Amino acid sequence: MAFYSRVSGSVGMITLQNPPVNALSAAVRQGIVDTMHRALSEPEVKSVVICGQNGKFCGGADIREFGATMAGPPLVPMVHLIEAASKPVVAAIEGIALGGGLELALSCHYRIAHSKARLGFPEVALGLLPGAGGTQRLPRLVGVPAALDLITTGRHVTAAEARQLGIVDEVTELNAVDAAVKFAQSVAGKSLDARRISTYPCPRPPDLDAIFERAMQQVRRSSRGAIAPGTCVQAVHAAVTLPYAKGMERERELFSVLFNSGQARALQYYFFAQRAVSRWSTANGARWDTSKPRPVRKAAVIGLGTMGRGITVSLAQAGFTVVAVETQEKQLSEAKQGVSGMLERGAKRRGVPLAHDKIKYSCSVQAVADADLVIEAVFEDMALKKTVFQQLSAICKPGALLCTNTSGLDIDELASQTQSPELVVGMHFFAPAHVMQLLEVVYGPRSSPEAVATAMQVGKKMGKVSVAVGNCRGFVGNRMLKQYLEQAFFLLEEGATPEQVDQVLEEFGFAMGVFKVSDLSGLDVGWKVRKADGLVSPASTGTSARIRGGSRYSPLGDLLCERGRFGQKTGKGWYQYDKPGGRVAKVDPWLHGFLEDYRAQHGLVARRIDHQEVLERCLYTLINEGFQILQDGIAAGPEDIDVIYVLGYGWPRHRGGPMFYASQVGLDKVVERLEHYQQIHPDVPGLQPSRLLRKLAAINNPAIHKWREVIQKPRSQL
Ligand SMILES: CCCCCC/C=C/CC(=O)SCCNC(=O)CCNC(=O)[C@H](O)C(C)(C)COP(=O)(O)OP(=O)(O)OC[C@H]1O[C@@H](n2cnc3c(N)ncnc32)[C@H](O)[C@@H]1OP(=O)(O)O
Repeated sequence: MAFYSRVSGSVGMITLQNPPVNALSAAVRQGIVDTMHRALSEPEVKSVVICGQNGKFCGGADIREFGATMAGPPLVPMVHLIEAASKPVVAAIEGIALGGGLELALSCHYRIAHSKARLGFPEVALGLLPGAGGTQRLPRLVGVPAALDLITTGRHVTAAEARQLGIVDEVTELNAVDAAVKFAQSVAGKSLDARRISTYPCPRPPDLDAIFERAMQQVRRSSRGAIAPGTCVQAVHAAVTLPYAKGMERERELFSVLFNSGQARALQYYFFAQRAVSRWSTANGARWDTSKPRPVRKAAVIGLGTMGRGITVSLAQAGFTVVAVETQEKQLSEAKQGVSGMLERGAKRRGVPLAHDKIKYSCSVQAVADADLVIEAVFEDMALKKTVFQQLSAICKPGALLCTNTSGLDIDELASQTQSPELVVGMHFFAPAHVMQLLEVVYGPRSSPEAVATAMQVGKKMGKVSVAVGNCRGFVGNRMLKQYLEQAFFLLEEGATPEQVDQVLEEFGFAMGVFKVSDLSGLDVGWKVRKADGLVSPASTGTSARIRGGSRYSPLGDLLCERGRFGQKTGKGWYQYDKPGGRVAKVDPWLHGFLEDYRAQHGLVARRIDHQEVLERCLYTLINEGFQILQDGIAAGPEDIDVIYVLGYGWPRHRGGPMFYASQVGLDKVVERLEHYQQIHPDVPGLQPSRLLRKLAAINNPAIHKWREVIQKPRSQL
């Protein structure tokens, strides 16, 4: 709702009240319309201030209402009512003015912002455009290039930048509402002719066409199939080419296209999913709201390879005191240099303070003795990690949390090396660890709720989105990835090429196809894991070369590794590069010949594989494993999986994540296609639809937010 009061006799004050961010729900919009009419009708009131309760102006349209039938007064007539008012209206912007909140502010005649406020049009991240005149007013106020930048990127600006751009009239360090009241008194009775932004002509820079062309190219490059950024450009174009009223019509048309697109639904689902994962729960009943994190001031990192360095940087930048340990002098000194460079680049790029003094380096594991939390990031080798955990258990102070950055090894086996297995959890960071936002917090059967809560909180302080997952081979992300990779290998055996598979996946929206990613991360990484699992056998011919444990196996990756083709680092992998460390993947005729020889050797006849088969086999097996993970209680809900895939594996955000995507395709269709491929490939267990997937498909494909009700029933019912 919106609350009306009178201040200093002549100022009508409208306060938005809808915690936590004063979103423009139907009740708030109704409140604004009613109180505006009241303020305009009271003769004693000479000017009006609009502000938000609890130091937040407004977080925009209420996203939760988007799925429901529209009720209450629409936003557009509401902002027109404010702009057309005969008394000056001043927006007092504290905290945030985002989306519809900024549109509300732009309809006011003046804007006063607190210095800490942030303003922006983040609609593009929800698959939308500013649909209450934002695309028509902002270019009129700040010019086309700045409007295109803000609307197509969705970035928030500080009050200072907003002042510079001309979005706000004044910035105050003091109370913005008090300042707005004073300001409102000072402008009472003044003409408003020059204050209604919709009446401004839209500036037309001479290189207008080039500006729009560049903006379109930019969004095409970065949007990977998302339609909102390009549509935002079209809407701003209308502000320049059409009179205001016609521009508003065009904005409405374009908004409606986006609003009704599957992409907007996916992005809005993802918005809430990213917030839902912080309300974690574990299979044995621990929960975010009943588990208290331990205080962590001093953290330690053991092993300063690529991952350890990234984790050290991320911890230091988050304000933790860090002890960084690497046992060899030479490696320690290289790591020190590497970390310093990363900190300097971070400070330059993001304007964060240099954090060198937060880090102490040591060659001795003893140096971690007084840390509150230790993250082991040594080589991915169970025997080595076990030794480290035995040492840590002996050295660390009582109560210290012992974490491993393993990407898939058994947390419980490591916990069993310590005297306090309840204090052991996985903190699986993604490379580069100081950049990637995702953290899988892996709890074992003995991890205490307190340990999980502590790791989740440390991750949050590091700026990560932390997702709690159970302990199993590969956890959530890598366990699902295994199925996806396996299908990609099988497709090569059957006649596809790496570039064909990658193209299909990139057209779907992945930043990089599976083979390019494999070249980037190094083929040797998976090879080592497969060797440790006893999968890499010397048999190179005959059917047995392609069967392990009774199931189909492709040794293609192993064969490339045996030839020293580890990907980008060696200049050759699934593609070729101009030099070791080269980044630009080029089709490799050698690889095509190699695949032909391989097929001939194994009696495989290449066939034409179409786009649909590549997509379905790669994605549906990955999704199927996701259902198996839900069924096993490794992830608490589909949101956890979707956030992991978007933030850690380049799944296109505008498709919501693999589980959301499956819900949109239709679970019955996913089951039907898996069964189809399973008939053709009965030796591939990943194509067998999971029980949970079948069950959800059979009960009529319930909406994704209803899945938890089915999952949470006792497992015997699945
Ligand atoms: C048919 C309709 C026609 C409409 C035409 C006009 C169209 C206008 C389009 C819009 O205005 S779309 C909305 C634009 N606004 C945003 O995208 C803002 C989204 N919110 C944020 O970015 C952040 O939440 C924040 C406001 C910066 C605050 O961040 P903070 O980290 O402090 O808190 P959170 O955990 O993110 O949020 C707290 C809580 O609030 C919920 N919430 C936030 N914004 C909205 C919103 N706009 N509508 C509904 N709910 C919102 C958020 O979901 C959290 O609650 P939860 O229970 O934890 O999920």
